[in-house]
Amino acid sequence: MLNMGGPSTVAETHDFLKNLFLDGDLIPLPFQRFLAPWIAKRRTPQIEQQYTDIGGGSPILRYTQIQGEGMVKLMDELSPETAPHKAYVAFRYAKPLTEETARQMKADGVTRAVAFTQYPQYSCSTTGSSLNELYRRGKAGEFGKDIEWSVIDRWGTHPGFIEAVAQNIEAALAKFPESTRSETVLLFSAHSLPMSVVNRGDPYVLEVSASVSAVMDRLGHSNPYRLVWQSQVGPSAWMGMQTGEALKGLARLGKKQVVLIPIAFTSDHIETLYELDLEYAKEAREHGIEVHRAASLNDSPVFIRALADIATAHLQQTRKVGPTSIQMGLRCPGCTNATCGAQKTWFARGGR
Ligand SMILES: C=CC1=C(C)c2cc3[nH]c(cc4nc(cc5[nH]c(cc1n2)c(C)c5CCC(=O)O)C(CCC(=O)O)=C4C)c(C)c3C=C
Ligand code: FES
Ligand SMILES: [Fe+2]
Repeated sequence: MLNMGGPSTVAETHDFLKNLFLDGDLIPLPFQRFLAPWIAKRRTPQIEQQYTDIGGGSPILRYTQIQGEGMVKLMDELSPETAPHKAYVAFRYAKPLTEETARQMKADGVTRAVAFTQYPQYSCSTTGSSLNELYRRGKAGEFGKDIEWSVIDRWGTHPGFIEAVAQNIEAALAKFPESTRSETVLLFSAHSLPMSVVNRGDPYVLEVSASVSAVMDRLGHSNPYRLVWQSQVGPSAWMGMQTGEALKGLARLGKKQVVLIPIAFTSDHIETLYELDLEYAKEAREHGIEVHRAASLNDSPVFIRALADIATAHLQQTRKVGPTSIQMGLRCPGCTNATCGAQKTWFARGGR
């Protein structure tokens, strides 16, 4: 189960940020090895405060473990012929890091593994970065010599995922009076991307949009909606409109009720708990809007069932169509990162 991870305790914030700023697939910096620790150190106090404000750390490891354990238990029933199944977590920037998971899987003698991204929609800055890291360590033999790999690279329109999101939206909508419920604006919010990434042909914006469309179809287009983008960092141009600005704009247009929906991340993190709940919701209230946030998927049983369905279907499909999806084979038209190409070739051969 691949994801970025987060500091489980406030004290781990610095290492998390350092790993993040060292990732040239996410943030290419000149003199990265020197600049990354410096930026991380400078940014640590502010981000530490945010993790303190949301209860002393990121819950992502705890939720990923719950999701993984629930998933493999269901898979043992759904697919006894491939049992027993075991879930491992490999985070890109926090513990357990890919290298640690590799050691564990090697010690366990794993011979067949699925790299299952926990980002529903594909971006080279998220799933792509995790796959590049896995490729580097896999090629170096850190997982052991005889391991066969396949990849679940995206699942942003899977009906089980869509159902889980839709149910959480319905629960949030139910907090508004029935008489005005249909006037509530559904504001889908995803982590933004720098325009430099969008403009090299990254598929993320399209895939997040596809998730939103699928959710709205499932809801029978019961409400007006928009997709907006949050958490941009630094001075460069990022994908917009920004979530905070959108809330102010909706207030200006006289909207009174909004449901905020995190659509690109499956568990709570500072974006939902801090930005959406503490910053935006408070600001919106000051502008006369009542905001409720759709819960993150976290330990949703509907979502855990979806993960099991996705993984089970994948195990059956790989026998027919091979280790990777057709879509995964195509690099961004503007990609100049040689690792992306080598990584895709390596996984297409089952990690050999
Ligand atoms: C799936 C969503 C995400 C995409 C796409 C994404 C791209 C992206 N992010 C940065 C820079 C930073 N991101 C940071 C934190 C962070 N990012 C995501 C998700 C996506 N990022 C999450 C969920 C989090 C927070 C983790 C948490 O526990 O809440 C940070 C660190 C925080 C900060 O310093 O503000 C940075 C930096 C870039 C450059 C990028 C695309 C290229
Ligand atoms: S950046 Fe998208 S494939 Fe390399
Ligand atoms: Fe980010």
